[in-house]
Amino acid sequence: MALTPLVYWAQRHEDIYLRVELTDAQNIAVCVHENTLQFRAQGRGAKGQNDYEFSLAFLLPVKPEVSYKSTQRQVNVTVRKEQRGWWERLIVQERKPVFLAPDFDRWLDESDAEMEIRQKEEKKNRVRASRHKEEGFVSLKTGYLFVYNLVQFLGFSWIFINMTVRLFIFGQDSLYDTFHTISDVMFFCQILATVEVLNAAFGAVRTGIIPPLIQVVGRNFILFIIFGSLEEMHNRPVVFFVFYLWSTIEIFRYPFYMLGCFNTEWKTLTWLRYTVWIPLYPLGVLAEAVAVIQSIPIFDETKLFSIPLPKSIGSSASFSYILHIYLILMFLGLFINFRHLYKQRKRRFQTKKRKAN
Ligand SMILES: CCCCCCCCCCCCC[C@@H](O)CC(=O)SCCNC(=O)CCNC(=O)[C@H](O)C(C)(C)COP(=O)(O)OP(=O)(O)OC[C@H]1O[C@@H](n2cnc3c(N)ncnc32)[C@H](O)[C@@H]1OP(=O)(O)O
Repeated sequence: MALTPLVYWAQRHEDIYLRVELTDAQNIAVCVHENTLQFRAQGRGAKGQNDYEFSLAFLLPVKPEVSYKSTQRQVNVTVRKEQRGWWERLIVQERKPVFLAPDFDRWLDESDAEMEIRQKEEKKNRVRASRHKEEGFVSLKTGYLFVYNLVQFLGFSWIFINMTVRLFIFGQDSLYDTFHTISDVMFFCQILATVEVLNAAFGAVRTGIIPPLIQVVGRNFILFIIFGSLEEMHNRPVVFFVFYLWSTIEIFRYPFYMLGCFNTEWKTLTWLRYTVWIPLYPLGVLAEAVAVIQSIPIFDETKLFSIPLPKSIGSSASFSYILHIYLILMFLGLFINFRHLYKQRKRRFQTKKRKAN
């Protein structure tokens, strides 16, 4: 004959919770029929291993669907009230059956339950508000990055197209006046590029700060110190090669970032962004090194930026000493960024391959 397990109950405005004291319950059958809950299971209760069962005729209508979860120690049953509200007792019968008792672990009186609902709602509202704020911030960041990348893309495209067209029209002659025709836009783009260091520093993009710092400091050194401050360098063909190599990568890199802002990609563009640098980077550093070497006699002659020294040592040290050190730093910078870009390339293509599998 089936025994009756101990049953503990608690309520909320919308639910009834029952905790049936049965360990390792098996063959559980729970249903609500004509507003009465029928429970049957095998398990270890107060009177040992046995068949256990009980039924409860609820005080007010409940929904026929019941959910339950069996743990090693008990069976938790949840019944939904047909109408939201607080019941003065659980069952129709006024006298409480002996197997039924309040579940003090979950027990709340009506006002506490209301408070719980209010707290839950407040938490939900807080989560919703912070999500809205986050979404607002994300879209602001995306908009800012998109505009930044667009401006750089337009700038470098103008440089690249202008130089290419001039090369076709004027041939070799175009190599000698690159600085005069291009430098203003290049100054603008390269000053703006310092933003990339800030983006990395403030976490606007997922990358380290060192690679963009090397890139921005390296290029601006060449642009402002070597080319900008020495008129003698303005008509040298090396300006053409440096500017052309810089802008070639950027016409792929910036549109790649622009698509990335909308979580989109165009496979060919991704491939170009993570491949074209392989020949361009060493060539770029080589062209920059040629520019530095060509500038050394000019700095020596003009004494521009020479470092004043105490009279006992000599009158001044030529800036070319700094340039010799810079030449070494350049190859160190090349090594760091080449390795960084190689890792980025591997990460990108490996992830893609894994995703495709
Ligand atoms: C400490 C100071 C020392 C100074 C020493 C000076 C030494 C000088 C050495 C000089 C060497 C420089 C030579 C150089 O000037 C020569 C040339 O440029 S030659 C031409 C060829 N050049 C190139 O190919 C390099 C081009 N540049 C770059 O690739 C980047 O500038 C670089 C910083 C090198 C690498 O970029 P990054 O680390 O950002 O890698 P990723 O592009 O893969 O981006 C990583 C993730 O961030 C997202 N991201 C990055 N930027 C943006 C952006 N603007 N908008 C949106 N998203 C961005 C990107 O999408 C990646 O995200 P995810 O991984 O999720 O896709």
